[in-house]
Amino acid sequence: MIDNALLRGTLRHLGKGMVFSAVLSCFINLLMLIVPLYTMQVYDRVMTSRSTDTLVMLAIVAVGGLCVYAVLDYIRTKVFLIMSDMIARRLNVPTLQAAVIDTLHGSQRNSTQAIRDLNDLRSFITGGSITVPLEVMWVPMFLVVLFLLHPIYGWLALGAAIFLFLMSVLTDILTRRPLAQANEAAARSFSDIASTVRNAEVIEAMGMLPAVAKRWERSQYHMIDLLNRGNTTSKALSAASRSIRLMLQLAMISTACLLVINREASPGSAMAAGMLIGRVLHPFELLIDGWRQWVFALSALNRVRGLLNGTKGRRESMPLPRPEGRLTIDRLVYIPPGVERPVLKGISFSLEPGETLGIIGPSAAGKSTLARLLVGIWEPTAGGIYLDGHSTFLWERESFGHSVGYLPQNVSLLDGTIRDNISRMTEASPLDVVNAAKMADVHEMIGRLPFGYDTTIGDAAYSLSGGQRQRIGLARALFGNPRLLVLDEPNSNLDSAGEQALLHAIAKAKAAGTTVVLIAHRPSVVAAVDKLLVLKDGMIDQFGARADVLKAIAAPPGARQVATAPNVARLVKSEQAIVGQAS
Ligand SMILES: Nc1ncnc2c1ncn2[C@@H]1O[C@H](COP(=O)(O)OP(=O)(O)OP(=O)(O)O)[C@@H](O)[C@H]1O
Repeated sequence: MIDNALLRGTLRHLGKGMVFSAVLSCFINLLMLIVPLYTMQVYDRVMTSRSTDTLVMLAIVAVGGLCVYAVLDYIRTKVFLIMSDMIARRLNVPTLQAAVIDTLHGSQRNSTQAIRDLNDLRSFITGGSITVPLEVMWVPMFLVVLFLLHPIYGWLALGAAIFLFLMSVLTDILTRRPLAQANEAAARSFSDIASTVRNAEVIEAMGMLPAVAKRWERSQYHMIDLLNRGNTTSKALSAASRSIRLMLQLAMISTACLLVINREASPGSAMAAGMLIGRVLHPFELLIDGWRQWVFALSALNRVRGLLNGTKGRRESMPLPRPEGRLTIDRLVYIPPGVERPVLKGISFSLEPGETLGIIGPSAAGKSTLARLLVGIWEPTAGGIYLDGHSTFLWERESFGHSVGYLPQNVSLLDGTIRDNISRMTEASPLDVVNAAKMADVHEMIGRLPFGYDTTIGDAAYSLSGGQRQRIGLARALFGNPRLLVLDEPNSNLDSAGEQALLHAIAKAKAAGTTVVLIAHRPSVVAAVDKLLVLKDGMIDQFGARADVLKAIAAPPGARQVATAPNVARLVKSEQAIVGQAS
């Protein structure tokens, strides 16, 4: 599990922060007694004794206490800022990594939502609602003071507090479900927008916008409906509780007045009681208002936790030295998660450093799946892929990336400049970037772009053609002279000049000792390879020297025999046995 310990550690620190804030809140609430007690002393003591010295002394003590109050309140705010900062520092990168891995594993979960959830959590911690339970916790202290002033004050305040607490419980029961559902619906709605924007061209070209907008509008209405249902209930109960609180305060003042008339309490204590009941009831009023934020924050935390706990990121942490490029595929089986039928059914072959292999085969034969497994994106279900004897899946990613180049079928360049993309978003030396560009034969093409290597590419920036993107992707794959180069249909968008450049690049990589695996539909580029592998329905149909395989393919089915290939029939038999074991 990815960073499970890190998440646990962060939650532990947040818990400690909450405990520290609770202790601070205790002193802050104690200091809040200053004003009511000061008022009581002024009315009952200073006014009767007419002593200005006592008044000055009381004022000095009260002002001193209020200064301490300000300092403690500031420290508590600072603790919340530190907690919010800790979430960003400790969880942002692991959450992004988990979101990427989760997406690689084809999860249905909306991974990017977790990043937004982290920001929401940070806003919650620095907002006011987080302190509400801490305020509620110290309410008994004010109740004790009220009981000491007069038991009737105490009982009245206790009854009022219980009544408002029950109202907040009722609010929770009535709003938790619709608000949580609204939150989930809002997350889905954001993901719909992201997908719509990503596919803007297709939507516009085929006039899909009204239909897409209608679908989105429906989900939006559903979300607003749920939100309104939760909010209406919570706002109605909140308004009711506010006016009930004011009525209870009036009841307290009237009771105090009666006690003063009957000489059972002093006027000063009556004033203090009026203030203290406000302190007792105020947190409960906030509790109703803050419930929504708590519900949202907890569901955001649960989503982040679900993503971090549910994402497998099993890799080694020790960087490995640069390999020579010896590639061994040993009885490789791959069954995608949640699927029963294997896509690759026991593939075995090996390549020596500097050898070039072309993989051909019909659509859905498993070529791209094999490419992804070769570069360690997915984990083999059984068997393994080894580069210089070490599993490409387990290999620590950064050191693996330094030795491997990969050009996927969908090139996917990142937002940034051409230089950023070729250098794989590192601060690489210009010489290395230019070398990779020259090797891919794109140096001159880049020179003709508006800002050369500084041209920004990405969604809102300079739009490259499909062929240009593919060739920049090739330069990125060639950056750093990789020991293993995996190219998945690198010529799908290339014209004949582009294909020639690709053949030169492969020849240069081979001359530099790079092991090259090239997946192709068009036979033109496999002319550059030493060996050919024909993949059919997830199994090796032919493997051997290029000329032999091409001859075997051309021969009638019954006469097929590749001299240099392993005995295919025996291999397929053993592969099928492995598939049986794996499934
Ligand atoms: N994550 C996955 N979950 C389920 N099925 C998958 C997954 N990945 C691949 N497949 C299935 O595996 C088969 C092989 O897919 P793959 O993309 O490897 O084929 P291919 O040989 O590269 O095809 P093409 O030449 O059309 O690109 C397909 O039937 C595909 O649906």
